[in-house]
Amino acid sequence: MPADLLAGLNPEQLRAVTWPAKSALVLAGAGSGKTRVLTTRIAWLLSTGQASPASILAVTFTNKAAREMQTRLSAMLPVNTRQMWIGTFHGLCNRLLRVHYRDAGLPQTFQIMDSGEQMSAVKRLIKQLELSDEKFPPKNVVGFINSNKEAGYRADKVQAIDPYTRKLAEIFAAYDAQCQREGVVDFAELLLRAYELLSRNEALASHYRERFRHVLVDEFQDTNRLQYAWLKLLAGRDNALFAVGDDDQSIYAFRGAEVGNMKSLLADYGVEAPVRLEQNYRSAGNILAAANALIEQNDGRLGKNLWTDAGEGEPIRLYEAFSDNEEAEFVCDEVRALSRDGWDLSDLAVLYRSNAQSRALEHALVNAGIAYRIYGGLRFFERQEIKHALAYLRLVSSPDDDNALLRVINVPARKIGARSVEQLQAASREQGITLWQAACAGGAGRGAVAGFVMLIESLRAERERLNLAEMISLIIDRSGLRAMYEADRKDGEERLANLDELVNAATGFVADEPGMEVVEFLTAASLEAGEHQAEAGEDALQLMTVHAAKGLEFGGVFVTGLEEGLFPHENSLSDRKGLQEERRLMYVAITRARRRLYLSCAQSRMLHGQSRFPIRSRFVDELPPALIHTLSAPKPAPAARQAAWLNETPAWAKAKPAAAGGFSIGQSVSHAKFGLGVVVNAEGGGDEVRVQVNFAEHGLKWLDLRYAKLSAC
Ligand SMILES: Nc1ncnc2c1ncn2[C@@H]1O[C@H](COP(=O)(O)OP(=O)(O)OP(=O)(O)O)[C@@H](O)[C@H]1O
Ligand SMILES: [Mg+2]
Repeated sequence: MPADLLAGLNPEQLRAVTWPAKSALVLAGAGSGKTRVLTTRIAWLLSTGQASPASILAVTFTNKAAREMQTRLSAMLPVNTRQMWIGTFHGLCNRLLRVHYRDAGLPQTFQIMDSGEQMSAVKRLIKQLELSDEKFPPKNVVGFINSNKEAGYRADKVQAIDPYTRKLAEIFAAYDAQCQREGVVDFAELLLRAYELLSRNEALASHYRERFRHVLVDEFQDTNRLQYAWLKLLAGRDNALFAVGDDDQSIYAFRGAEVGNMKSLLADYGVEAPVRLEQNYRSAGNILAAANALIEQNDGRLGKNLWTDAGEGEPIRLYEAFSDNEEAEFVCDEVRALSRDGWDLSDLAVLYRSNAQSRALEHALVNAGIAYRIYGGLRFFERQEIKHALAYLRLVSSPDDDNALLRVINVPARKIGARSVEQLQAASREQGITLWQAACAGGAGRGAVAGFVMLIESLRAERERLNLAEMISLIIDRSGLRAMYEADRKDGEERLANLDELVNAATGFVADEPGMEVVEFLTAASLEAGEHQAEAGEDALQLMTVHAAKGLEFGGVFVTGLEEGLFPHENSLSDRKGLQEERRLMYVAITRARRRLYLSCAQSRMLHGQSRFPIRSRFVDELPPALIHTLSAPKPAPAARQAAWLNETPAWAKAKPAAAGGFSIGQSVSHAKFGLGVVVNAEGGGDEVRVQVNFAEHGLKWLDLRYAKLSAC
């Protein structure tokens, strides 16, 4: 065994790594080395000869984490990582279904739909069923289907007591039939199919149980019911299920994740007590103290105690900006200063609660000339031009894929109008055939459609002769995509560059199974597209949502937009459980930082086309003030405007001198934190009233009366 494999582990980590070949739960806070323990345990099992590579199945949170684990393992030991099954739940289920596609009732070339494609499939279905999309909003239908699948229910098992739910269950059944006909599976289906495959087929299940003696799971707190059931099928009674997780970082309850799985694991596998790791190796003392103080406000925790011997480090920096743009400029200024001090941009991350927040940040970064990468926005495989090219590739592989056909039947424009498509859809509905079959059956009558059929057939005819990269290249040329983008002066150039990049990606692609290049490439693309986590790349500032930052660490972290209604998110404000999940999200955000942590908020923000005047997030106020250094007071409004506001009665108030939420312009008020002031302006109505108060000590502030504790005096 390589001597240094276990060197440097603390006694608890050592205990977890060298745990006997039975089930265990490692329950520990952020940065305590859970992921490291999991990887080291695999290395230890292999190097001591207790396990062969083929007997290891490890579930990671992202494909990237899986690749990292494989790289680390190969660095630790000379081992063939291909024999191990390391991947995400989706990736592993896909692998299983590819091998046993027949038993799973799928075509060999089944394709995976990402969430955008699933949404269009549902929209199409609702239209086809002639239902109103107001009564059955596609988003809700998708939610209904996915949450049922994630709980392990098919349409016939849905508990439908009321007529509306019964109708939803009917749509669900029709959706599944449509997917089956077209040979496509959505993300939730991957899991459910793989689960059903093993639960129905005892011989197969026992084959895998014989094989995977060690099942290891990272981020176990975010597994849902179905995932845990799948793990249980694989691990059976006798194998070792080794799970690591942190209940305080459970941030996917909204998607059905169940922290309760941790307790179930203890009971189901007779694990006496979890192994606890208490030393944090990631963050400086102040950062850890802030994280601990914050998460203590949640109840129902499994409880843990994290400490570090790293020393206090720097104070946490807090900046309250006047506006979102000014917040973004602040981030740019700091990043520039840090970069001058020798920090790598890639060691800095800017986190936010919602994707929409990146707009102001991006704008400022572009102006400042700071290189950045953004995640959670459109990733490579989600870009329009890539989707178009891949849709053609799908049709080459399986022409019955209706989604793919609809995407490109008239892209580039080839005079196939909505009417022709509707005719195809009607034929498909009436005869129970796919659109492709309908298009082929149409014969010479439909010139443009026949042309499209010939195009796809001509591409299919080249399958044997061309390799994957050549095929994609041919598609781009022959389909007319290249010509279309060459004519596009606006962003054609960038799109063509992306298409070339797609050919490059295909050139380096090696399939597991000969002859399956196209299918495996498409699968890899779908799985990557469904994931929203950062990739290592050039030296660039990392921008991402807090969800996407899970499991990662950076030297310096900016947590932005710390405002009530944004973080915590407005959907969670009135819901205790939701608020606690938001707090865990904040805990995840804080604990990504090693050395430096910035918190920021803005007094006004444009979001979804509306100006908002939020107040500071309660999460900032839940941190011990002694740990925080406030960088500067918010910039007051320009003097002239301020004077005008104070001296003139605003038009709004003149026209409508009535009270706003119980307050009137000119009234003296007091606020718990800001002290005494005078109401100078108001806007909104109903429950959403905001007033602007000129505070004696803190200057002008907009307060939302739903949250601000303001009293008359
Ligand atoms: N014994 C140790 N000695 C030195 N560094 C360690 C030790 N254990 C872990 N680390 C380092 O601490 C950091 C955090 O480890 P790791 O990412 O495994 O924690 P984690 O518990 O998985 O965190 P998270 O909950 O955020 O996923 C990593 O940089 C890791 O290399
Ligand atoms: Mg981890």
